[in-house]
Amino acid sequence: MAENRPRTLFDKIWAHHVVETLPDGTALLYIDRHLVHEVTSPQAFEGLRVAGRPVRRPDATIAVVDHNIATDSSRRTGITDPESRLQVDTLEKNVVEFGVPYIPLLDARQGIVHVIGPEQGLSLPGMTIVCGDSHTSTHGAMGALAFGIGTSEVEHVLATQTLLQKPAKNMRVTVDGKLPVGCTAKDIVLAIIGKIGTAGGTGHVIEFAGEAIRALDMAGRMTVCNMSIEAGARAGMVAPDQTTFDYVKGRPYAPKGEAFDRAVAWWSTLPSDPDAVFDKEVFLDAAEIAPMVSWGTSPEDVAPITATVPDPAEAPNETRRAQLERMLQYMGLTPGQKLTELKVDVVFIGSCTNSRIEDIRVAAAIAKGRKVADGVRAMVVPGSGLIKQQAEAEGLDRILTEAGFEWREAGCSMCLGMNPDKLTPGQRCASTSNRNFEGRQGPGGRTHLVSPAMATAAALAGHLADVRDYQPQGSH
Ligand SMILES: CC(C)[C@H](C(=O)O)[C@@H](O)C(=O)O
Ligand code: SF4
Repeated sequence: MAENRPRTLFDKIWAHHVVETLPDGTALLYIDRHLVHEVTSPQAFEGLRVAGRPVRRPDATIAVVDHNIATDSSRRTGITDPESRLQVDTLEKNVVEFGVPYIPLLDARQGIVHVIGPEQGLSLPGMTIVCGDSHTSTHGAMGALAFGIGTSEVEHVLATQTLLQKPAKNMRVTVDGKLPVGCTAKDIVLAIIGKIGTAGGTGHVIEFAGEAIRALDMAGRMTVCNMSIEAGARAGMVAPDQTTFDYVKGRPYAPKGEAFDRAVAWWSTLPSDPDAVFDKEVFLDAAEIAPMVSWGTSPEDVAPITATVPDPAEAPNETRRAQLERMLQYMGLTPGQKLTELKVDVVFIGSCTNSRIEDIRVAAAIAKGRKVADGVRAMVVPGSGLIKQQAEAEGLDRILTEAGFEWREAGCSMCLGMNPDKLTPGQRCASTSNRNFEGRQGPGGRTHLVSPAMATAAALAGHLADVRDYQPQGSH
């Protein structure tokens, strides 16, 4: 019987949210949580206004500003760029008009939408979570089905709390074994994308499984799920377990008391059945992963830090050769050059991939008692105001500023060129963000995707560096 076939985590959450399935398999899904930011919501609210419709479930919706805001003290005096200012002002008007809960810019809880969802307990296991933003996949780390939607879908969810979706295929990426010293969740996900490519997950929802994924804390799982979108997947997820439940417990919007126990009982039924069948399976041995760095302009163009810049002459075909030549030219690289020889101008530790307290602790542990190299601009941008407070309570800001890092306010910052934090043409940046397309961090900017540990090592060395040469000092 079809009903009794073994099911995946994705199958279970999907089935739980189907309102109606159409003959072609497309389903109307109930959406539990809708996160809203200033970039993709203006036309959606405008659509409601024109149609005279209210927001169906303001209580399931929450809005925050993150992309267009400054991350220095100028955020207190207003946004100067007219386009950025318009987006933020428009959101602030819309949340009032439509009664949507809003976390204002100067509220301590403000931050990157994908950081504050889990932090506030708004993103919970078993939920369907959407946001007009591709990195909504981050929330899949909670054991939720979380994916990005377009502006017209934002309007649909605001109006109906439902969404039309074609079913995705199931893919499992199993990472067994133990991660070597110096490697983190970021290296796992860069290694995965290096292996399967940016189209490797197309049409699939990826469940990340295996010993090395289980061993990750929630921050690490969020880093991995965050970048599943860079592998082409519709979403990424990790089955909820005790690590998840411990993380959720006590968060502001999480269920409390008996309701929490009941929720855990249900969440515990969600992991994929042992004999569930996946449409696609990929296996990695964590022990073979090394600290990774991207050298090209696509997240699949990664290599261990010990590698050299590839030679287009050795490309398997003409198309790839031309592509490599273009990348090397844009990135200012010479074939055969050691990656550790590449001098960096800027180091950016932040973004919804790597701006949580765990990331900042790693950076501070490595930076402690050391100095940022001359001529390098290094910045740490916490993912939320609460993370910033926590880091300050732990004295991490002092360690970092004494080492020469800038200590900033929460926001998307230099992850994308939509606010004052931008690279200038030709600048080379070791960045903990998730995208390295041409111009992503500012026109002409050159991005190397790395972990927070590797970014810190690059800041201290003044060039891309192997974090295994920069282990924390003075630790026992
Ligand atoms: C601005 C927003 C729509 C965009 C996204 O969807 O991901 C941004 O967050 C990004 O990371 O490129
Ligand atoms: S931090 Fe970067 S990837 Fe994340 S939502 Fe902001 S712009 Fe997008």
